[in-house]
Amino acid sequence: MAEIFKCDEMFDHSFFTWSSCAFGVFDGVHRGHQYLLSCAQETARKNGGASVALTFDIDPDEVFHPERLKKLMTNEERIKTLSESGVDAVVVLPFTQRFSASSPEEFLLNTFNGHAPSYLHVGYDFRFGARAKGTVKELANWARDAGTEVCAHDLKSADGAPITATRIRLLLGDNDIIEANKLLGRPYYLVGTVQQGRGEGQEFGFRTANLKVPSQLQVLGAGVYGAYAHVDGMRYKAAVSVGVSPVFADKTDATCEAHLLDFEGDLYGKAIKVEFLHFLRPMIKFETIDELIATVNGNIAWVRGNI
Ligand SMILES: Cc1cc2nc3c(=O)[nH]c(=O)nc-3n(C[C@H](O)[C@H](O)[C@H](O)COP(=O)(O)O)c2cc1C
Ligand SMILES: Nc1ncnc2c1ncn2[C@@H]1O[C@H](COP(=O)(O)OP(=O)(O)O)[C@@H](O)[C@H]1O
Repeated sequence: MAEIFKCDEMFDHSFFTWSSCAFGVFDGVHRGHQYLLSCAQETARKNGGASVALTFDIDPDEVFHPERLKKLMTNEERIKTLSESGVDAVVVLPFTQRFSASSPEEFLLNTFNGHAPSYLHVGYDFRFGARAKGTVKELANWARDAGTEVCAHDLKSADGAPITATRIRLLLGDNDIIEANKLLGRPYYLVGTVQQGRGEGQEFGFRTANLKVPSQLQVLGAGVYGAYAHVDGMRYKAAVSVGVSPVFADKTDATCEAHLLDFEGDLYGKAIKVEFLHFLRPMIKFETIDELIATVNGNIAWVRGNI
C-alpha cells in the first residue's frame, strides 16, 4: 500500500522532483484511471523517480454543484483505492475555495511550489484552476518552462467510446452492472453500516441487512441484484434489493437490503461491503405478500446457483 501525503504547509514539495504524477479526481478509480496510473509507474521506472497519484481531498463538485453531485465512491474509498493501485505514493491536495479560484498558473505554482515533476499524466480533457479554465494546452505551456513532460492520454474502451465516471454512472443507473463492472475493472460496490429495518424480513423467511445509502452515492438503478457481501472478513452470496421497496413505499427511504445466503447471526452495527455482479429484475409492486415471498425466494435460488 502506497504512502498517503496531505499537500499542506508541512508538505515538502521537493518530493515531486524526478517524480511521475498521474493527476485527477479519479472518482471510481476506473480502467481509464488505472491506465493513467500505470503510465505514471512506467515513466517512473524509466526515469528513476517516484510514481505518484495526485488528487484532491474532495470532489471539486462538492464545492461547485453539491446538489447534483453523484459519485461512484466516497472520498476515503477513492484515496484508499488509489493507494492500492500500485503507485509509490498518493499526494492529496486540499481543495479549498482559494485554491479553486486561482488561475491555471497560480494553481500549478501552488501545487508544485517550484518542484515540478518530470512527467505529468492526465486525461486529454483534463481541466484545472478557476472555472476549470486550465486545459492541457495551458498545462503544456507551463510544463515547457518547468521542465515537465505532459502526457495527455485518450482513455478509450474497446468499443472506442471514452471511459469516464459519468458513463459508468449512467450504465449503473440503467441497471447495466455487467458493462459498468467491465469499465471499472472490478465489481461496483457499496459500503456502510448495517442499520435496523422494519423487522419484517424475519416474518417473510428472509432476513435482510439494511444499508443506508447517502444521496450522493445513490447511483445504481433500483432493482434486484445478485452480489457478494463481505462482513467480518467472510464473503457470502447475497440477493440484494436496491431503491425504495414499492410494496412498502410509504414506510421506507431508498436503501440497499441484502439477504446473505447461508448466514445466521446479528449484523447490526457491522461494516458491510456489497459487490454487485448481476441485475436480476426491476422492483415489483406485488399485490400480495405471498407473491413477494415466492419471487424473492426464486431470486435467492438463482443467486445460489449462478453466483
Ligand atoms: C432479493 C430481494 C428482492 C426484493 N424485491 C422486492 C420487490 O420487488 N418489491 C418490493 O416491494 N420489495 C422487495 N424487496 C424488499 C422486501 O420487501 C423487504 O426486504 C422486506 O420488506 C423486509 O424489510 P425489512 O428487512 O426492513 O423488514 C426485496 C428484498 C430482497 C432481499
Ligand atoms: N442471512 C441473513 N442475511 C441478512 N441479515 C441477517 C441474516 N441472518 C440474520 N440477519 C440479521 O437480521 C437482521 C435483519 O433482520 P430483519 O428481520 O430483516 O430486520 P430488519 O431488516 O428490519 O432490521 C440483519 O441486520 C442481521 O443482523
